[in-house]
Amino acid sequence: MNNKSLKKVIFGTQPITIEQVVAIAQGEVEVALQADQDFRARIQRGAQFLDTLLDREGVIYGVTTGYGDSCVVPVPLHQVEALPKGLFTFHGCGMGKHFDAAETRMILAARLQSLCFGMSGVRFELLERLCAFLQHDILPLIPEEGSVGASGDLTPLSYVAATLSGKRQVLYQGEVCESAQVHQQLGWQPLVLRPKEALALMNGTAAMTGVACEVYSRAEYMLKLATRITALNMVALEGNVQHFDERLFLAKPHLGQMQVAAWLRDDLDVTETSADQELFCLNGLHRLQDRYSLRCAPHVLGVLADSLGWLRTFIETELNSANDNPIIDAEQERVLHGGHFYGGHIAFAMDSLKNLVANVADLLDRQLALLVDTRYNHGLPSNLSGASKEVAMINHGFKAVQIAASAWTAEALKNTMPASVFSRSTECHNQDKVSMGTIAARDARRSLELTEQVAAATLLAAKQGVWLRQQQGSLSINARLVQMLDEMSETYQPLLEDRALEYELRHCVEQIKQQHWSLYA
Ligand SMILES: N[C@@H](Cc1ccc(O)cc1)C(=O)O
Repeated sequence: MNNKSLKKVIFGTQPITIEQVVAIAQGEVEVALQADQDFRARIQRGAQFLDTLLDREGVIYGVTTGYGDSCVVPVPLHQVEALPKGLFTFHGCGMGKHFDAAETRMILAARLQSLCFGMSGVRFELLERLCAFLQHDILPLIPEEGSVGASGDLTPLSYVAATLSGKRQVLYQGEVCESAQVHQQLGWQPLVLRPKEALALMNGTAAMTGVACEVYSRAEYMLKLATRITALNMVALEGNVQHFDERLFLAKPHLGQMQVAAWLRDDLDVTETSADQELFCLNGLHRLQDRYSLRCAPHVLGVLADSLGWLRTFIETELNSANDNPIIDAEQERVLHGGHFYGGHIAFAMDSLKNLVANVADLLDRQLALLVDTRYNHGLPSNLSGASKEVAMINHGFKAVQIAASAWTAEALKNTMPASVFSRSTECHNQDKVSMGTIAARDARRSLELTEQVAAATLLAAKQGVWLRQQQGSLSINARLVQMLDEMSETYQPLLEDRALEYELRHCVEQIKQQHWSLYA
C-alpha cells in the first residue's frame, strides 16, 4: 500500500477508504471537513429537526427517554439536557489496556465519517470539534475491553464523548493529560453535548471498524510477503516450480489463487514448458510432488487473496454508514428506530480474517519445519546452521527460532475461535443478541501480530537457506529476489555461529509492520 499519494482526507459526503483511514492513523495526511455550505446545512437540518420534534411531540428515544431497556422510562424536559452527560458517565467503565495512538486516530476517523453521513442529528460544531481532535492529535485514552459490539461500541466510545466534553484523559503531545487541561491550553470551551449527541457518538461501531481497517491493511501486506517467502523457500528447498504452472491454475480458476500462482511464477522465472522439456525438468527434481506447504501455497494463500475483496466491502460499507440509532432523517422529517449499531459484518469479517491469517502462519511454520530438517531440506545443513565442520556440533542454528515459531503459530491458531458465536443476552435482555465484533477485531489484530512474527522467522530462515544453497554452488535466482536479499544483507548477516536472534527478529517484525518491501507492485 502506498499512502504517499494521499495528501488530505476530507470527511463529508464522499466515502473514505481503508487506505485513507490507515494514512490518518500513521499521521501522514491532513484531515478536514467538507467545506461547502450545502454539507453544513444538511448536517444542521438534522439537529434543527430534532429540536422542532422535541417541541412538537415531546417524545424521542434516547432524548426524552432512558437508554436501551430503559426506553420506557420518561425523562422530563428539565432533565433532557443532563441525559447525554449521564450516558457517557455511566459507560466510563472500560478495562484492559488502551488502544494505541494509531488505533485511536482510526476510531475517531470512523466515528467522524459515520456522523458525516448526516443522519445522526448532531450539530456541525460537533463534527468540527471531532475533526479538530484529529487535526491537533488529541487522542482520548480508550480502554479496549467492555464492548459487546452490538449496542455499538458504547463503552469505548464513551471516552470520545467524555473527552469532547472536557472530561477524562487524552494523549496529547506525547503526554497523558486531563482533557479539561488541553481544552484550556488551546483556548477551547469543552462541548456541552446536545440531547442526541452523546448517543450519536457512542451508538455505533467505530472502535471495531477502526481496528478492522488496520488489520485489513496488515493482512493485505501479509498475503504478498507470505508469497515472497514461499518463493524464497522454493529456491532454498529446490522445490518443483511446475506446481505453479499457469495451465494448472486455469483448471481451477479462483482468481486470488491464480494471482498468487502468477506471483510465484514471476519470482521463480517459471515459463511454459513443452512436454519434452517437462520430462527433462522432472529428471532434475528431488521429488515429483513437493509437500503441501510448498505445492499448495497458492491454495492456502489464495483463500486470503480471494477474501480481500469482500472483506474490504464489509469494512468500507460499515465505515461509510450511519451506524447509529435512532436514525434522524431530516429531509423526510422522520425518526427511524432500528439496530444500525449492530457490528455483525465487522464481527464476521474479523472472525474470518483471523482464521485466514492464522492459516498463513501455519503455512509458513510448515515451510520452516522443512527448512531446518535434514530429512526434508534436500541437502541443507541441520537447522540451517552455517557453522564450519570443526564447530558444527556445538551450533544449533535456527533450532530455537523454529521452536518459537511453532509457539507463535499455535497461539495464532488458538486465537481463531470465532467471537461472534459467543453472543450473550445482556442489558436486561434488551441486547439479547450482540455481535462481539470488537473482540473479533482485537483477536484478528493479535493473530496478525503472531503471524508477522512467524513471517519474520521464516523470512530470515529462507534468506539463510538461499545463502547456504549459494555456498554449495552456482544458483540462478530471479533479479527481484536477489535485490531483496541483497538489501536485507545490509541488516541481517548470515548465521555462521550461533547468536541470539531476538533483536534481528524484532527489527524484521518492525519492517513488516512498516510494509518496508514493496512487493508485486
Ligand atoms: N444502543 C441502544 C441504546 C443504549 C445506549 C446505552 C445503553 O447503556 C444501552 C443501550 C439503542 O439504540 O437501542
